Amino acid sequence: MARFSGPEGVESRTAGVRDRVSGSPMDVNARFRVGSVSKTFSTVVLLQLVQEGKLELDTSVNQYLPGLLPDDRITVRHLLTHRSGLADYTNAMFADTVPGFEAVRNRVFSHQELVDLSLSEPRTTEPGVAYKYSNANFVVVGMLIEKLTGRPLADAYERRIFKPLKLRKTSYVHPDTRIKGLHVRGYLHPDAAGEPLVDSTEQTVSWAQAAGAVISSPADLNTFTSALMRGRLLSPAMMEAMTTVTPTDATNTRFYGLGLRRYDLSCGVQVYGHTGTVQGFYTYAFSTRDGRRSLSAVANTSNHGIANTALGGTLEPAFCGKKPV
Ligand SMILES: CC1(C)S[C@@H]2[C@H](NC(=O)CCCC[C@H](NC(=O)C[NH3+])C(=O)[O-])C(=O)N2[C@H]1C(=O)[O-]
Repeated sequence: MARFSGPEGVESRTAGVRDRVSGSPMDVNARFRVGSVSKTFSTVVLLQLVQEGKLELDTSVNQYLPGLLPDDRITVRHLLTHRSGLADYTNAMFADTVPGFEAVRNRVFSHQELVDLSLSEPRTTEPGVAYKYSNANFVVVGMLIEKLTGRPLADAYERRIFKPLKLRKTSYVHPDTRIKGLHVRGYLHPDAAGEPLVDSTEQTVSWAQAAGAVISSPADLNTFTSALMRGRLLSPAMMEAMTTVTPTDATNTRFYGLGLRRYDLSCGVQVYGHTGTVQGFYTYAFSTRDGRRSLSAVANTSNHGIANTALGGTLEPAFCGKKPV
């Protein structure tokens, strides 16, 4: 399903079902797991703490979490730009998609356990040298938020983003496995063709936490990315920092800033937001730089290239007015 909000109003599209057993149709008012779109929520909270003088972007993480990381050169900015070199433990964790998921779906990890999983693998780059995406970076961001606020991550999200923006369908309930209220069930594709889909809706998402455990809705994601781009959550200086990007691949159309992706579309429009992949759900949540146009799109499946490609194909029609392929 997809929801587009712009000066001309709101348009939404749905297809298929939100529950394969009941056959209930996809519903644009339903909630779902947003995966790494959570990283942008976490970044907003951390940058608010930077604004409040509680930490500095170019200071060593170990200054705030003494002894956590084996390299004092790793800074807060390195975490937010995926340039820390911390390995992404999910590559090994989910190498075998369904067994990997089943092994962790009800597990509750401590932050330290996840950091230790990352540190058990070689670093992927010298700090600051190259972009190497890693969930571990945002596990540490979650640790920083809890250390500097003295409160659970959920409180920071609620007080600093969900409540001020009235995101009534957005929540962070880790380690509760349920998606409360009207929601979409998610279906994980196994690696082997012909194997049955796995209903992956209920899980703790403890393997991700600040890197991927937020639950939201299409309208709330439109509101969030639009409000962010309109400067309702961060100062102009902090927005400048967040939207200062570097390329993430050779296409020169995909970029990453601070916990934020920028995609440059064929019509010259640049959109900012994040993508998300969590078992059973693919999500795109993007806005134009002025926040006037926003798209949120979700498929209730994952580990399925066709669905992911289809989601990626929503940006051009939404923001460039091109007919879907
Ligand atoms: C960079 C990404 C794509 S991966 C990263 C994070 N999601 C994960 O790390 C989960 C990976 C396993 C998901 C699982 N896949 C497998 O198990 C494959 N063996 C599936 O498809 O459900 C997220 O979300 N990010 C996406 C992002 O930022 O868009």
